[in-house]
Amino acid sequence: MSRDNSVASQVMKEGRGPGSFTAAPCSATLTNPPAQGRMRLIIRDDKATAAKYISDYIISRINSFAPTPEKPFVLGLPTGSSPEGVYKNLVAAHKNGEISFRNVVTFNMDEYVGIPREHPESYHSFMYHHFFSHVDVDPANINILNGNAEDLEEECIAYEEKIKRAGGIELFLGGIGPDRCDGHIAFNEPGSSLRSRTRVKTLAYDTILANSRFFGNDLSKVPKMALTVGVQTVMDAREVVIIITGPHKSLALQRCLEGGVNHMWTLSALQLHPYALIVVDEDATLELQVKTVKYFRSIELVASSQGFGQGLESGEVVGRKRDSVLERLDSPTSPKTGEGYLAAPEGRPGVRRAVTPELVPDPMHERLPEEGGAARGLELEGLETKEVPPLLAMHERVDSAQA
Ligand SMILES: N[C@@H]1[C@@H](O)[C@H](O)[C@@H](COP(=O)(O)O)O[C@@H]1O
Repeated sequence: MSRDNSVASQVMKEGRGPGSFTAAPCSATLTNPPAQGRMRLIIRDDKATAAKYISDYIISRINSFAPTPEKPFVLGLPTGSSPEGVYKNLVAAHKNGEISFRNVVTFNMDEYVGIPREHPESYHSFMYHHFFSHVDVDPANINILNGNAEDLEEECIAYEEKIKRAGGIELFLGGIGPDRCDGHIAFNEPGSSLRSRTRVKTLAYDTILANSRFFGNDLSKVPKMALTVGVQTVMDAREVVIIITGPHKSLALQRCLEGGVNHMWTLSALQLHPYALIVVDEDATLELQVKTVKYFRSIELVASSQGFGQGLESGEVVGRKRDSVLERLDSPTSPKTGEGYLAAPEGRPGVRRAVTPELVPDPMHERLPEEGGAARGLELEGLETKEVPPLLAMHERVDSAQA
């Protein structure tokens, strides 16, 4: 099926989408795959392809949402080195006419307290420099916490209310900070309540130390406090998309994905979110178990081969009916034609990968030696088999000892 015949293209042609834009490279088509309800992990080769996946995804989400002034798309945004590539791609796509931010309302995650917003290291400056100045977002729709507000607590309360009034955040993009690689989200450092909301936060000494490189290595100039959305503020978003790249973040990814939900790794709260998408590069997977990587890869592979994406990038938004509608990709291949390889559908980021072999290990009893010392054809040479006495209950052991 060619892209032009896709349902996404039809949606565009019928005027249900933003007709003046070209479909985003990974824009989706619709069908009826199952609802989501689990973490998705997307692994790409490097930082650039991970950023590309996310920018394509955001473009697709906004375009299929078809925002209007009455029904804007509410986007949560981070600063940081990892999202820089995402912003670069979004700006380029905007310049190519693939996406408009005119009806997008943004809420940034955090901001330092006490530095002027014009300061080159303020998050205001970062956002205008990397994104806002290059796209058609309405300045009235940009929301960034004011770290110079007279009443900081009031500023935080008002921010939460503004998010609520905007209808809640549709998609919150985030990174995890590089500092100590503790898997924190926004400025919710270890020990932050997983129920926390927008608030004033005293920064950990290590964070201040790490940030000093941006302030001429002069500790006295580094902000000691910040305003930040809370973990719960992020969790309240309809969807959370996180970018994690580089080997230095691999332990944090491992803890957040394979460990339990824990306030020392605040991103781990995402395990409780029904629409969490983490996009990583190969390096960030270094600490993950091989079976975890295989599992998530196989899910992406199978979904693609069946013509389904895994995200919310398409679907009926109005009336919040999206759960029952996901994308059908214009996959040029099917499992039947793939001959051992399932190619990523046209226009969708990805590489050709070998079909993931069986992931589920054989049941334990099948791997245990059978009578006579053979374990599924493997002789346990040189090992003597011993009679193992039957296990006795405690009272039986006491009785036999006394006898
Ligand atoms: N407080 C900021 C976050 O708002 C930001 O999202 C993160 C990004 O870190 P990186 O640049 O490593 O992606 O850094 C810090 O933690």
